Parts: sequence; structure tokens; C-alpha cells
Amino acid sequence: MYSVVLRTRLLNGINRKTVVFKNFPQSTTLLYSSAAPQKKIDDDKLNHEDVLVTKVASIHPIQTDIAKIIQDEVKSQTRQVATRKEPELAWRITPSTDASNLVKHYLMLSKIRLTSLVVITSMAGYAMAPAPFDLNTFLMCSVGTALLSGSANSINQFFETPFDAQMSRTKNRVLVKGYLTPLHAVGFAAVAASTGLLILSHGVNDLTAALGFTNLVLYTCIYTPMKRYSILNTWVGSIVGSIPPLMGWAGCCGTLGNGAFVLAGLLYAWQFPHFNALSWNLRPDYSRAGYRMMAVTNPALCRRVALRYTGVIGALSLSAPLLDVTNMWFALETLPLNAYFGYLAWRFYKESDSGSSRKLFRFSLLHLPVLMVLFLINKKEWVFKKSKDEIIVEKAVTDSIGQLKPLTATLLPNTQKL
Ligand code: HEM
Ligand SMILES: CC(C)=CCC/C(C)=C/CC/C(C)=C/COP(=O)(O)OP(=O)(O)O
Repeated sequence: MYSVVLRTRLLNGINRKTVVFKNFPQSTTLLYSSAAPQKKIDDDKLNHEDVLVTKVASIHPIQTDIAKIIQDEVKSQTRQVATRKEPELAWRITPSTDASNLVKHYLMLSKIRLTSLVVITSMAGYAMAPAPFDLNTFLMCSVGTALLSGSANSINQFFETPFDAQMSRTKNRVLVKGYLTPLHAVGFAAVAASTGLLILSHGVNDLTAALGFTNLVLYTCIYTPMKRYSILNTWVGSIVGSIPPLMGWAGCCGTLGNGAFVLAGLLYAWQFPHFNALSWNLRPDYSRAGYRMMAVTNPALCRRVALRYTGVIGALSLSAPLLDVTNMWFALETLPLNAYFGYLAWRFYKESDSGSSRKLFRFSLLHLPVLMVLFLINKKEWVFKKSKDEIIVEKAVTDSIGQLKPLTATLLPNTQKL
């Protein structure tokens, strides 16, 4: 009598099932990836994609029907195991770079939507600075910031691949799915960072490049590892998010003034309702992957901090005209925007459910760009680049005043004493 021994064990994320046929010349080994065990695997898939059954080498004719019975048994067992509700522990370990989608995958590696909004805040910083707007340095500053942000996000994902694989929000990221290799990520990050720093240092100024480099290090070497040790990572992450507007401001006028810090302060405060709300629905993910987040370890603090910082945003918006950064209209126009942000944060603080947290997160993605535009429209001091004619006339006037001085000194000697 032939017996079939089915042994299953998790090995590097690949479930290896060894079917041992007693008295058969060779055993049949069954391999299938346990990707998405929750996903229903139908027969066809079982036959072709997820199940590789190496047939018994030489089945004696009389034994073929037995092999068929066994194979059906193996398939039904596989189906049960494959659809078992178990945590997604398995992730693909053999990257298969897809050359036709390289650009798309690099954009995903850069977290392009997050990077786009980061660049918008840098542009706002540039446009807000009290110095002439120069299109060339504006574009160089924006491209340099985008490259550094893309590099930072690529390194972040390189470090977090094993943990991203354990969270439903990030399990489809390009490094987890193997669409790009770790070498791709490191190579892309190195090229993007060096190009970005070159553009900022040679096309904008050293202060902007230094801010960008500092932020790159802060995000990849401090914030990213800190996510696994302390809830203070969110405060560090908020500093990371508040530096791009400083880069834009420095890119325009070469220094940092009151307005730069008001803008950076608004960004710093904005990230708490933005992230704390988002992380609320991600608590199972974050705790499974071993991240230290307020939403997991101190839910009351998470709700309080989100509410507190919407208040800070309101206070900073009201103080901008007092600090001579914007006109009074900015305080009036941002009042309804910030009030609604605060209302949603209050609802999240009181109800703390998936609905209120989702509304707060989603509104945060609308609130920031609108706040940046209002900041721009109500800029206090517009300094336009002088045209060539204006420069010529201005020079002529200063030269002639210079020539008139000695003349007035001789004709009207007493004027000197006045
Ligand atoms: C403490 C700082 C921050 C944390 C912890 C944080 C965290 C996150 C997380 C976990 C997501 C969901 C990403 C995803 O899986 O799709 C997200 C989305 C997003 N974040 Fe933030 N973020 C922070 C700061 C910022 C900053 C400074 C910006 C831009 C100025 C920003 C813009 C965005 C955008 C646009 C999205 C939507 C991305 C998408 O839908 O693909 N975030 N944020
Ligand atoms: C110039 C320069 C270097 C700019 C960097 C801008 C930048 C990358 C801001 C991101 C802010 C932040 C903490 C995002 C969350 O990352 P996360 O790792 O918590 O998000 P995840 O869980 O989705 O990976």
C-alpha cells in the first residue's frame, strides 16, 4: 500500500511541500509561493503559476493512476494551505527587474506623490523669500530638492524592505515585489543624491545644498532607524518635512529670515495631524512590523498631539502678519481653512475611529497646498527683478548724484553742517 507523507515548512517565504512516495524511485517535490495566502487560488492557477510539481521521474504504467490520485491530493492540500488565513510572512526573494516599467518603478521608489508635495513646499519657500524671483535658480532649487527627496525615499525603502513586506500598506512596494533590486535602489539613490547636491551647490547656493544634505542624512540615518525604537521619530520626521521650505527660501535670497521659520513652523506642525490620523488606521500594520508609533503605544497622546498642532497652525497663521511675513488678509483667509482642519482634528480626538482619522488625513493633503498658495498670494514684500533698463537708469542716477556731491560742497559749504 502506498502512503503519502505531506510535510510543509516555511522556508524563506517559500512553502516547500515534500511529497514522499514510499517505494517510488524519486519523491515529488511541490513548490509554491505563499504570496497572498488570503487570495483565493483557483485550480488553473494552482496548475500553472503557483504550483510547480516535478513529476516522479519514471512512473511505471501501472502506477500512473496512483500518481494522479496523489497529485489531486497534493493539489487539494495546497489549496487548503494556500488559502489559510496566515500573516503574509512570505515575500519574493528573487527580484525580477521589469525593464519596460523602469521609470514607473523609480518614481514609485521616490514616493513621487510625497516628493511632489515636498517640492511644492520648497517652491513656496522660494517664492515667499523677499528677493527677486529668478526662474533659473528657482528651477534648479526645485529639481535639486526633488532629486534629494527621491534619493532619501529610495534609501528609506532599501532599509525598510523586510518591514514593508509585513504591512498591507507597503507590501506591494517595488523592492518588496522584486521589480527593482536593492542594487538598483542604492545606485539610484547615489546618483540622485550626488546630482541633486551638485545642482544645488553650483546652480543655487551652498546654504541650500547644506540644508538638503543635512535633511537627506536626517531622514535616512536618524528618522528611518528611529522608527523602530522611539515614538519621537515623528517629531524628527516633522523636522525633515519642515526643511524643504527653508531650502526654497535660502535658494532665493541666500539667507533665512522670519518668514522662512514661520513657513517651516507651519510645515512642522502640519505633519502631526497628517501622520497621526493616517497611522491610526495602520496600528495593526505598524505593530506587526515592529514600528514604535504613538498610535500604537500611546493612542491618547496620538489624538492629543494631532489636535494640539492644528491649533499651532492656526496660531502661526494669525502671527504671520504680525511678524511682517504676510499681509492681514492671510490671517483672515486661512481662518476657515485652519478652523475646519481643527474641527476634523477635534472629531478625531473625540471619536478616534477609522472614519474621523481618514477624513483628517485626506484633508491634510488638501490643506497644505491651499495654505501654501494663500501664503504666496498674501506675501508682504514683493521684490521684483529689475529690468535692464531700470538697472541702467538707477546706475545713471547714482553716478550723477556722485558727481554732484563735490559741486554742492563748494557752492553750498554750510549744507554740510546741517
Ligand atoms: C512626520 C512626517 C511624515 C510622516 C510620518 C508621513 C507619513 C506618511 C505616510 C505613512 C503616508 C502613506 C504613504 C503610502 O503608503 O502611500 C503618507 C502619505 C503622504 N504624505 Fe506624508 N508623512 C510625513 C510628512 C509629509 C510631508 C512633509 C509631506 C509633503 C510636504 C507629505 C506628503 C504626503 C503625501 C502627498 C502623501 C500621499 C502619498 C500617496 O498617496 O502616494 N508627508 N505620509
Ligand atoms: C531634500 C530632502 C532630503 C527632502 C526629504 C523630504 C522627505 C522625504 C520628507 C518625508 C517626511 C516623512 C517623515 C515621510 C514619512 O516617511 P516614512 O518612512 O514614515 O513613510 P513610509 O512608512 O510610507 O515609508
